[in-house]
Amino acid sequence: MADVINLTHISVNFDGQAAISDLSLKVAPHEILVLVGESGGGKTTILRTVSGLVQPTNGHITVNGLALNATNLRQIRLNMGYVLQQISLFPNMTIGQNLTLLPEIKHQPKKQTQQLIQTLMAAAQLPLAYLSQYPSELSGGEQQRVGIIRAFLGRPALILMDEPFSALDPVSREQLQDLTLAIHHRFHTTILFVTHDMNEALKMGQRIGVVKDGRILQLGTPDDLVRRPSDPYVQTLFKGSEARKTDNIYIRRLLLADFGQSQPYPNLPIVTVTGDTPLAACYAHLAAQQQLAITQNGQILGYLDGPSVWRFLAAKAQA
Ligand SMILES: Nc1ncnc2c1ncn2[C@@H]1O[C@H](COP(=O)(O)OP(=O)(O)OP(=O)(O)O)[C@@H](O)[C@H]1O
Repeated sequence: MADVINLTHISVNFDGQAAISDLSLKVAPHEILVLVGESGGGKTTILRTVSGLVQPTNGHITVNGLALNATNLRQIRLNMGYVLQQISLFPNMTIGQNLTLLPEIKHQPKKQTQQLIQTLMAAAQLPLAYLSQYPSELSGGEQQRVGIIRAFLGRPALILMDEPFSALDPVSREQLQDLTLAIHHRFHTTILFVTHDMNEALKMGQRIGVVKDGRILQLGTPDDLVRRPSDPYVQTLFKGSEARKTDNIYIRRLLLADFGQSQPYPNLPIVTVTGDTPLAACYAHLAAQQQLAITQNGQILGYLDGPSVWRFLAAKAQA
């Protein structure tokens, strides 16, 4: 299948200063690719270039196989969802009107849209009574949930998310991350996600690109970045060398440190391993999007998925 985003040798200058320098990046169908890095590195500019808001000085962009240019821009944008840090619901429309706007423009069948709204509102733990209320009547976290539902509801090929949860408290943030992953699991919509938070990157990204000074220093799986950093900056961000020392610890220690959970993760294939299996022996399963059921004397002690292990490695390295 063709790449959803293909940036080829993109450069962007602002007032003669390079914000993006000769950057190439491909985002494959169905994947969640996270761009992570410090402020000012160029993450938002990459996103704005993909959405056509910023014109590259050099280079070529295709989105869903179409060259990004003035002729194709409307068609490309109709097939793109956005979730930004600042909540962007229309204040003078009800939640229901906000949600149905794009599906109506795209002539999606009404009945199907209503069914999807009900399913997604339930997944987001939002009462259906909210559909007739206005955004100002909901909390910030609730409005952002609606923003996520709205982005998926138009069934776009691509969703751009720019620091979508940065303004929220840690609990809401975690809930919205889980909601996004759950809806992604259902629709497999390609997502390009920007954050400056390493833990968020490790949780959300199937691949992660580390952005600094307008370049991608390393692009790889969470496992690659934590355990095989190719650059000192990446190593500092993810403290990979420290993490390597933890490879031999027994997997059940992660459960004792509360990184797993007592119930299986929904929709991930389960591989059973004993509690005294070294962490290093589990990476291949986790990288293949399997979850581990940890057993001792034939009893299941708990479950671990890839993101919980990457979080453990990052936390251990920073301790
Ligand atoms: N419209 C603009 N005009 C001039 N300079 C800009 C503009 N947009 C971005 N820049 C500059 O480009 C560089 C990259 O900015 P960008 O916002 O893409 O970084 P970022 O990694 O997303 O940072 P943050 O996490 O703070 O949003 C910065 O030096 C910024 O000042």
